[in-house]
Amino acid sequence: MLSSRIFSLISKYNLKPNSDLGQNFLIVEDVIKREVERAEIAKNETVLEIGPGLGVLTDELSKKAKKVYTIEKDPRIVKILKNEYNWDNVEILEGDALKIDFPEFDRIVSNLPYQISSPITFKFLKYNFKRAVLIYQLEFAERMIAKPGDKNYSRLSVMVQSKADVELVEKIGKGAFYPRPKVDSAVVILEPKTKLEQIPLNEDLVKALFQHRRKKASKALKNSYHMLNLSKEEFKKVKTLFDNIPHAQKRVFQLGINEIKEIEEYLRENNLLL
Ligand SMILES: C[S@@+](CC[C@H](N)C(=O)[O-])C[C@H]1O[C@@H](n2cnc3c(N)ncnc32)[C@H](O)[C@@H]1O
Repeated sequence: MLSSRIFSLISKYNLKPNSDLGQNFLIVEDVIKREVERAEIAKNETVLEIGPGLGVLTDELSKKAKKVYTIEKDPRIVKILKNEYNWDNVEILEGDALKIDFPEFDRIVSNLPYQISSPITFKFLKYNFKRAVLIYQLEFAERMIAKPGDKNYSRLSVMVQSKADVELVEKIGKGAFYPRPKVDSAVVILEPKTKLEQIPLNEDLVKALFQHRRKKASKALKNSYHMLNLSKEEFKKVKTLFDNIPHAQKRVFQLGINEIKEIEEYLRENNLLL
């Protein structure tokens, strides 16, 4: 059984899981199998994994892919993996996944360390790949997939969905991990949109709007003019222009991605945004 294998490795190496590194290991075989199946890995493809932990997901990936790159920050874990497995198509890269340049890959499959969910997701989206199957904290996954008007609709929803299609495909209870985390988790499939489908948004603008997500769009921007790099004097001169932005009367949490883009274009036309 998978759980007994994890427990025996932990005791063999006297490993104290480091919660600062999000070390909650998957102990349910079916969850791992489903995650790998959902990735739809072809025999000639390369897979990237962040945080192999005790190698159980990595092991399944190595059976499906031509090559697996797995990035692990904890040197204790790297040592255990090198001792326990004899993979010939897995390359373990030791270091911080936020700092290492990724090699080329087709797919990403990972049970992510939750502390780095946001920056690692945006880092993924800078690369060209087909599909990612990722386990996140449930609350984070719900924010990623939220639609305009939803209570979880946020800057994260807008920024991710402007670049990728996202789907929450399975919720996972705390009992699927050891040590048991405090929060539930979820499996998310993320597929980058084509260049033509993507809607590149000005990040400062999205930040400025969502600083006041329940306010009307015009009011939200007036309140965060400094985030658009306007000085107080400049803002005073152009203040009334904000009353005429497209969708001025809508609340920020109701704005769709295209509507935000229209606001961005209006601000550019009026030299209020670079
Ligand atoms: C949630 S565990 C997943 C372990 C394993 N894949 C599993 O499913 O059981 C997260 C793993 O990511 C590693 N990790 C944490 N922060 C990291 C970072 N910045 N870069 C690379 N690995 C990291 C942890 O040491 C841990 O092994």
